[in-house]
Amino acid sequence: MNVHPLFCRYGGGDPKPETDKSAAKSSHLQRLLAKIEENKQKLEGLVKTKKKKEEEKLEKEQEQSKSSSKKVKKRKRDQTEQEVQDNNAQNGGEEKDIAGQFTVLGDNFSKQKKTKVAAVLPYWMKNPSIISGFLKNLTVTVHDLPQLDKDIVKKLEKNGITHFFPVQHEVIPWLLESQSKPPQFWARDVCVCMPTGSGKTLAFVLPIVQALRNRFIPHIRALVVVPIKELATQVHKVFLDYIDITDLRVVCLSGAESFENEQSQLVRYSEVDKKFCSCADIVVTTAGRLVDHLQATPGFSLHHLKYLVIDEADRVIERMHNDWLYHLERHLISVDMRKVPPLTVREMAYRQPPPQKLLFSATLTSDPEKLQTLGLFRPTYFAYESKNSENATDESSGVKNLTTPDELSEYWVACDIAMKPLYLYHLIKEGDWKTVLVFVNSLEKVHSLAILLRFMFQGHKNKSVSELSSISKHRDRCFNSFVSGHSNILVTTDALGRGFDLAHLECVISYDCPLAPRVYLHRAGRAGRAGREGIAITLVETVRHL
Ligand SMILES: Nc1ncnc2c1ncn2[C@@H]1O[C@H](COP(=O)(O)OP(=O)(O)OP(=O)(O)O)[C@@H](O)[C@H]1O
Repeated sequence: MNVHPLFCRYGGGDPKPETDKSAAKSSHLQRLLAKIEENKQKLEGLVKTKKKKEEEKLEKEQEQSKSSSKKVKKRKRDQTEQEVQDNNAQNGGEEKDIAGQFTVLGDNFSKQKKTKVAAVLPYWMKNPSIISGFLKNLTVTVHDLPQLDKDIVKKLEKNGITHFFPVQHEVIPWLLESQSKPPQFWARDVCVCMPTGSGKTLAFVLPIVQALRNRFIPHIRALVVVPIKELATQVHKVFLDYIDITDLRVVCLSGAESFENEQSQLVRYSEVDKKFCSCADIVVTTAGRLVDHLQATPGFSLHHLKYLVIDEADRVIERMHNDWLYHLERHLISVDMRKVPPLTVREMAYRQPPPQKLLFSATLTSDPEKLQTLGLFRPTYFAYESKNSENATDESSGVKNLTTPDELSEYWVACDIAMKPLYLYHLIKEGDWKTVLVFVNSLEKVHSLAILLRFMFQGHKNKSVSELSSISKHRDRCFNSFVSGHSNILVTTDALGRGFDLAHLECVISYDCPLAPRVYLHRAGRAGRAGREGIAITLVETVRHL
């Protein structure tokens, strides 16, 4: 076989004189090589002229306007990128270009770096009214708020409250004042973000009770929406405590009672007037139960609603149970109360104002998109002063400055997954706390861990274990036994991680690591409340720890 032409083609050695047989083939190859060289030169020429043209264009643009300098830079960058691409093509993909000379559309675009769009916070959120989150050395006594009725002050003292917490002495007067203006000055909505256990509940209960106490005809004028049944019962109790000095009526819709029972507490049919009359002034409800009543309770009307309180607002917004807000708005719109009507003087003077929305949470989202779903009217934002500048931020929810109360001592323990139950047993046994709340991440684990703990603490005095199961009957019984102090260890999921307030709770243990910083904050915040000391311990599996 004559390998010489091939040898020549791949650049090895001096060409030898061609033999007769291979003469035709070798001349054909040479023609091909010459053509390749010609194409290459053509391509280089094209690139050069293109570059030249672009440079000229750039110079012209620079002369024409200085303000377009950004554009020019971008083009230069594109140009250099193009050059790199061209070089690459010439070096590595020479054959490809020569053969095809294709331009891949959008290729350049996909290689460009995508610039990150910075979130733009609305003005009201960027400029909050800052409140101290410190619950020690309180200075404002319950007598220091002249706007507050004497009866309410007396009631506070009777309940052992002598001083207001910071959130209370800032938000209560503000709310009372906002409702005292003439009807054309619609009350602005309020967002309050304060740490766990800082007394947010009283900050909305007291102004509502005071504002409604002189009403003549009962109508539902305040609606409080909370995420879970236990929290609804808790807030209901606080209202009950403060309305006994008035003739207001508060109803709790949470599923704790039968649907028919709840209906009978809400409305009654008047044979004299031949219409339904409201029996309640204030309704505390879970989102799901609210939708049920909106759809199935005849005469249930929120047309006189003045206050819409959303406690644990970020959770309620996140889990729009049964689209409760949609159903509520549809109900309100039916009496000509649009979310945000055009703001003309006439409009504001003659139209019934929309309910004032009050949002409360320890981790209120600062994601404008999420808040937009609520259609807030000229909101005011109360946030707490955070001492630690390096506080965690929950990117997923847009919650910033996550801090736990100062009175809370926080620990974490690294342990092997197989040893976790023993660690838990040891901690509870040695800690000897009166009450312990144990958090896990799933309902199945609640049950299995409760069984295990019961087995471990068999024969131990003052160590009785209960669990917050999914079965309603058991759930109520176990929860009540823990609240009343009959059992002192409660295993639960994050269902009880928010809002739950138990004065004698000393320790919170996260048996499973919380899945997000704000989840941790709410769990840990069940202890160390209202200026009391508390402990939060997290068991971290060694694998995660590493
Ligand atoms: N001024 C006060 N003085 C003493 N105790 C108070 C005062 N205000 C509220 N408390 C008590 O503080 C505890 C926590 O209050 P509350 O449940 O309102 O906190 P929170 O801010 O809503 O917490 P979370 O964010 O966890 O729901 C309650 O037991 C309440 O009775």
